[in-house]
Amino acid sequence: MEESVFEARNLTKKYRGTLALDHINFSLRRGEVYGFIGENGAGKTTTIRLITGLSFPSEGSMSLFGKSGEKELQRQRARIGCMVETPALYKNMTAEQNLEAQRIQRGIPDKECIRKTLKLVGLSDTGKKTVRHFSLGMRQRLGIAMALLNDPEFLILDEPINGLDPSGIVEIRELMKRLNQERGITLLVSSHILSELYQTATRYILLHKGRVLEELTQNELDEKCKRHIAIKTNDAASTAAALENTLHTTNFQVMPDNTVRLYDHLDNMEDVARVLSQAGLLVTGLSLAGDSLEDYFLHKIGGR
Ligand SMILES: Nc1ncnc2c1ncn2[C@@H]1O[C@H](COP(=O)(O)OP(=O)(O)OP(=O)(O)O)[C@@H](O)[C@H]1O
Repeated sequence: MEESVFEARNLTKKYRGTLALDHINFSLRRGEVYGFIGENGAGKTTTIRLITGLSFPSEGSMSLFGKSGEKELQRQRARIGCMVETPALYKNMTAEQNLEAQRIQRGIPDKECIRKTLKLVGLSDTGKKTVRHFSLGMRQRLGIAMALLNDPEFLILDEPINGLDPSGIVEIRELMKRLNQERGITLLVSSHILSELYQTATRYILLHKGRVLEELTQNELDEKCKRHIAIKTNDAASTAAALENTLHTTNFQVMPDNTVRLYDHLDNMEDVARVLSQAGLLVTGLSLAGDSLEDYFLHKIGGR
């Protein structure tokens, strides 16, 4: 049976005059890496604050590992790790000293967790180097290490790639993959930008103005972004027949709105137009379509 690590049911957060989250519903399945996408102010941080208990919902409810009710939620939060955008680190301390301070503060008993976590995030050999001399990527990895100290099953990273250079981005991506694939940790990773997460996420939740706009898997996203000729005619079934019988292709899809997406003959739009008109169809639209990931996101939120 699939277990959900988190579920939001009509989760709503109102600040004075602002509806930050508007009755959102979604659930996170164990073992997945979720890209939590939304532009500034979409409600990502608000959701994360509710999950981690830093703030409380105005309406609606949530469950963690199948358990709900504030007392039980608080207990389950021990199974979560969370890093917000810029981790609070002591710059004049080493990685190990920072983790030790965090361990004591959180009352985690086994000192051994520090060595293990440093290894996991690839900071074992930083020795006496203080955080002041760390690259931004190393600092982010140390921030993630802090969130990993309690050996969480569910890790939330709020904008972990913000401000990193390309090599820093790769470091964090690799780490996220390792945590998911080797440790089986479920991840919720927030970002403004879909393409940033594309290489790591297995599922996406698109948030816009406090609402869940869309939930989709990596495969569904790929499918939606695939380049194609979008054909609109007066008769989708006859269009499909003409493509099959005359152009000898079955590489197309009839969409729910009766548009036909043709995935080949992309360089031969004229042929396609001719075949359709010879079949007596009234062609009202014929265009090359397909989005980059960013285009897709902007398109979804109506930004173009
Ligand atoms: N403490 C607060 N008081 C009042 N309004 C708030 C507060 N926190 C957030 N908001 C508002 O709630 C909405 C959602 O904000 P939130 O920070 O959750 O968005 P976000 O998706 O995390 O954006 P960003 O990417 O900028 O962090 C915004 O309109 C924001 O101004």
